[in-house]
Amino acid sequence: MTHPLVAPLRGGLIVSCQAYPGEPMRHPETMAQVAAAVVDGGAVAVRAQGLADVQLVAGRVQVPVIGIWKDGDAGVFITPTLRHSRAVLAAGADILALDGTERERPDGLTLAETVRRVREESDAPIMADCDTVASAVAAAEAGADLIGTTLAGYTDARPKTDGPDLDLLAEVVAALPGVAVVAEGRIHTPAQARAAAEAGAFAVVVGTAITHPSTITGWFDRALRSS
Ligand SMILES: CC(=O)N[C@H](C=O)[C@@H](O)[C@H](O)[C@H](O)COP(=O)(O)O
Repeated sequence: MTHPLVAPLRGGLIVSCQAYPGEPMRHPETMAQVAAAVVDGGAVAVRAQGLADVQLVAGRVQVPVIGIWKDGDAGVFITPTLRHSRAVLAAGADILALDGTERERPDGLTLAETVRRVREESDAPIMADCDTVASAVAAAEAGADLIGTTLAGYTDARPKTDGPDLDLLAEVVAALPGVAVVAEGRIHTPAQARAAAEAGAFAVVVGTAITHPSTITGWFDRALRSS
């Protein structure tokens, strides 16, 4: 059965509100304002990174907050361990998102063990950020409530497509009937979001194209300069 916090997200837009280390918008208050703005625009949930952001965003918006804690930027870095998972939930995340790949995790636990241990302490839904069909199937078997294509193209398993990896999305949807498969990663236009929904995504996550002005500005700048 779909978790009661997850069911209302069906067909909706989830917006990831993140700024990266050293960037001008890297401040929890800024991200909380961005989160409130995207909820005004229709986001059914927001995704926030880091304990301070998760805490402030969760206090600011009425929609569910998908919390992650990125530790580093290589290997397994999205909520990589049980300790990070516990901290994200303690910070107030409604939904815990974590690395859902089959790579070895820094604390030596498997994804299934991590999910089992989190479940002993929390009823929060869990989103697994996957990179392949195999990792998606394993994450669903481990009991994840949401399966994201978040890490497609960010591990060695698949090439990084220019836009969203709709082929992987369609394969995961076919492999996991009835499971909430979330399209995430490099969705840059409303048409791509629509295509992801039509490929069977339960919900669609957009980050950069809505909440990362430096990147968006670069797109326009390059278009003006290219001959
Ligand atoms: C690979 C990785 O670290 N992905 C992160 C996961 O939280 C974020 O940096 C992305 O912005 C997010 O997944 C949304 O994707 P996009 O910004 O492409 O719409």
